[in-house]
Amino acid sequence: APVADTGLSGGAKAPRGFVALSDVAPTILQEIRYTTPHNFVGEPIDGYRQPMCVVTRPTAEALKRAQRGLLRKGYSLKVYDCYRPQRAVDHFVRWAEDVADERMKAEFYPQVDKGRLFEDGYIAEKSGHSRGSTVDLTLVKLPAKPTRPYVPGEPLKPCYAPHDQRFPDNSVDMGTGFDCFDTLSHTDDARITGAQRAHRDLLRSALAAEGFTNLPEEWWHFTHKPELFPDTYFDFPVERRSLPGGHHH
Ligand SMILES: C[C@@H](N)C(=O)N[C@H](C)C(=O)O
Ligand SMILES: [Zn+2]
Repeated sequence: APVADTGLSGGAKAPRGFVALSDVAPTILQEIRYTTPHNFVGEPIDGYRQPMCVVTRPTAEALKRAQRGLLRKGYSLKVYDCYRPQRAVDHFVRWAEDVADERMKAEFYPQVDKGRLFEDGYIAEKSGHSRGSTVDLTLVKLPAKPTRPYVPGEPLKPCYAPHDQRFPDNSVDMGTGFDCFDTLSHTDDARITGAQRAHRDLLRSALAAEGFTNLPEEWWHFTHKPELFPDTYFDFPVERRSLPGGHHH
C-alpha cells in the first residue's frame, strides 16, 4: 500500500521497500548512464556512486515479470536509469542554468534549445525517478552484443541518426537513442514506423501488462503504478550501502 509521507526525504539511507534490481531480476541488463560521462551533461551526475539500478520492490517484481515474457521472445530489458536522488536532479537544473555549456548538444539535443528542455517535458525539476518507481529502459535482442565505453571528447553523432550511425548501443532500433531530447523520441511520433514502431510497441505493451505507464515525450520512460512512495522525493545516494541490509562488513 502507498506510504503516507510527503515532501523531500533527506535521509542518507533508503527506507525498507527499496531493493537492488539485480537481487530481484538478475537477467535484466544494466547500463547506468548517469554514473558515466556518456549522458546529456557530459560528466558523472551527483549522487550516482555505483553503477546499479535501485528501485522499489514492487517495481522490481513487475520488471521481473515483464522480463520473463520478453526472454521467451528472445529479448531482454536493459535499464539506463532507475531511482534518481534529488541531488542528481539538482545537478541537471544547475547544468541547465549554465546556457554556455553545450558540450553534449550534438548528440543529445541537436535541435532543442537547452533552455527549453524542462518546459518541453524532457527533464523534470521534481522527477518521478526520485520516488523510486520510475525507470528508463530499452530492449536488447539476445544474445546481447558487447558494447564499448564512450570516450570523453570523441566526435558526437545525433541521437536520431540512423541506428548504425549513432553511438553504438546493443539495444534494438527504437528510432532514437536514450535521452534523445527531440520530438522523434515522442513515443507515438508518426515518423516511427516498421521495425522501430514494432520495438517501441513491444516495450510499451510488455510493461503496460505489468502496471507501467509511459511518458508520451520519451519512449524509454515508465512509471510503475500504484507507486509505493507517491509523494516522497528521496535523496539517498545510489550505492549498495544506502539499501536496507546493504552495509556489510
Ligand atoms: C532526463 C530523462 N532521462 C528523464 O527522466 N526525464 C523525465 C521527464 C524526468 O526527469 O523525470
Ligand atoms: Zn526517465
